[in-house]
Amino acid sequence: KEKVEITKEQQALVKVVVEAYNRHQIPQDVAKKLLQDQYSAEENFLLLTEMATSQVQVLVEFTKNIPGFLSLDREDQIALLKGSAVEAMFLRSAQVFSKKMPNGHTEVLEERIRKSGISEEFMTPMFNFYKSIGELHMVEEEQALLTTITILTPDRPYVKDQQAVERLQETILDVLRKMCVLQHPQDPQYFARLLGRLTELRTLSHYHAEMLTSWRVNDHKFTPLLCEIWDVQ
Ligand SMILES: Cc1cc(OCc2c(-c3c(Cl)cncc3Cl)noc2C(C)C)ccc1-c1ccc2c(C(=O)O)cn(C)c2c1
Repeated sequence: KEKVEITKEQQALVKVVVEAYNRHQIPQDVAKKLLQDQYSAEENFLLLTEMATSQVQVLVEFTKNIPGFLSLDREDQIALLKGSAVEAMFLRSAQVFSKKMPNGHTEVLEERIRKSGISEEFMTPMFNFYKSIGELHMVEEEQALLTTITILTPDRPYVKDQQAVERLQETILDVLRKMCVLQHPQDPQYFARLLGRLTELRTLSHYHAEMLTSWRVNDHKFTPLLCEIWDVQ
């Protein structure tokens, strides 16, 4: 049985990533709006759009703190952000659901998502994903590292130097694998299950492209930042 241990530099790497992950959060006044405004489909869509926009800003700031990210080719940095934004946001919103936000927020958020013009066919996979993330009971290190691994996916569209991204991603995968072995000794499959969620995320991001189209068909407007990151209108 090989002795698994996390090296000093791996510990430093995790510390940087987790601190950045916790530092960059949706501002409370945006999150609190969930409870205030009324419940029309339009109002829900506007609120969710505001949260998504705020979440993208949070994501961009977080990504800058990923060790090595800013040394990547500039255009590759943009390609990674555009290619991973939806998946990172599904991961974040799933974690928000599973960490049970302050009393009642989760139900309110679910209610608003269910009544925001998203068709039923996307609702089921989305809430199944939320449930499957919740069942993992990830600690914050695992959440932060899994989000980082999603962002550092080498085969996003238009990434030129995939090897450089792969090297960064492997560094994070290695320390996450060790942490899973140390954190969940009774469940040797835990690391594999975490990575399995990333496959589910890719399916969700395909559904998301269709969600965007159906919103646009119904003349829903997005913010300039979302249009840019999601290549819409
Ligand atoms: C919960 C949600 C939804 C969201 O996007 C909302 C959307 C989505 C969509 C959908 Cl519904 C579900 N998952 C991912 C996508 Cl990206 N697709 O389009 C839209 C908008 C443009 C209508 C963006 C962000 C949050 C979010 C994230 C973090 C927190 C948070 C914390 O960190 O403490 C507290 N609160 C209240 C949060 C809310």
